Amino acid sequence: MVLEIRDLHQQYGDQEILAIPSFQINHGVYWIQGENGAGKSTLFRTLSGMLPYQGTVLLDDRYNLKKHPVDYRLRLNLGEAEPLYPSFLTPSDLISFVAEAKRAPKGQSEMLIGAFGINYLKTPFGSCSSGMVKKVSLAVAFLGEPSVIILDEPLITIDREAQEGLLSLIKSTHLAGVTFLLSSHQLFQQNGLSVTKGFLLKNKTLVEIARP
Ligand SMILES: Nc1ncnc2c1ncn2[C@@H]1O[C@H](COP(=O)(O)OP(=O)(O)OP(=O)(O)O)[C@@H](O)[C@H]1O
Repeated sequence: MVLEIRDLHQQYGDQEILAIPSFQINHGVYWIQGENGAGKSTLFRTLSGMLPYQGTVLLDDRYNLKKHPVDYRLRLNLGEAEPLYPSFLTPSDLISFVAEAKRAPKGQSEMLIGAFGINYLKTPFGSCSSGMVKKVSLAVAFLGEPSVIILDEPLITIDREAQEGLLSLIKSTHLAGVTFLLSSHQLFQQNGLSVTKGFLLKNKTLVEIARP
C-alpha cells in the first residue's frame, strides 16, 4: 500500500473532526470531496504531520508518521489550499529552502519554476498576488522525490494557463510513480485528468464514491 490509515482520530478541543477506522490506497490519483467544513484540510494537515492525532498512518508499507517522522515527511508533500508565507520572504528563498529540506534532485527547482512560469523569484510574498503565491506553493509541493503529493484545492486562484500546466505536471509525475490526493470543488475530469477513485469525506470518515 502507498498510504494506509488505521483508527485515525482527530479533534480540535472537544470537537471530533475525523474518525477513520481504515483507509488504504495504492498508486493512483485520488479525488477527495466533501462539503465545506467536512474536514478535508484537517485530514491533509494530519497526513502531513502538521497536527497531533491518535491512530496509525503508514507510507509505503514501512514509514510510520510517528515512528519515522523524517523519512515519512521526505516522502509526502502537501500543497495547502490558501498558503501563507512571511511577507519578507521571496519565492527564491522558499524554493531554495524547501529544495534543500526535501533533498530535491539537481535541476528540479528550475524545471518547476519554468512549469509554473514563476518569473517573479525576487518579489517578496508581501507584494505578490494570491495567484502568484499559490503557484509557488504548488511548485514547492513537487520538490524532492515524494511517494505522495497532496494538493488541497489546487485549482483555486490560478489562471487557466497555470491550471493546464499543473494538470500536465500531475499527469507526468503520476506516470513517474507518484500518488496524488486532490481536493477540489471543481470537476477534474472536465480538465482532462483521469481519476483512479473518488472518496467522500462525510460523517468524519472517507467513503468511496462509485463514480467520481
Ligand atoms: N484550527 C482550528 N481550530 C478549531 N476548529 C477548526 C480549526 N480548523 C478547522 N476547524 C473546524 O474543523 C472542521 C473542518 O474544517 P476543515 O478546514 O478541515 O474543512 P474542509 O473540508 O477543508 O472545508 P472547506 O471545503 O471549506 O475548505 C470545521 O468545522 C472547522 O470549523
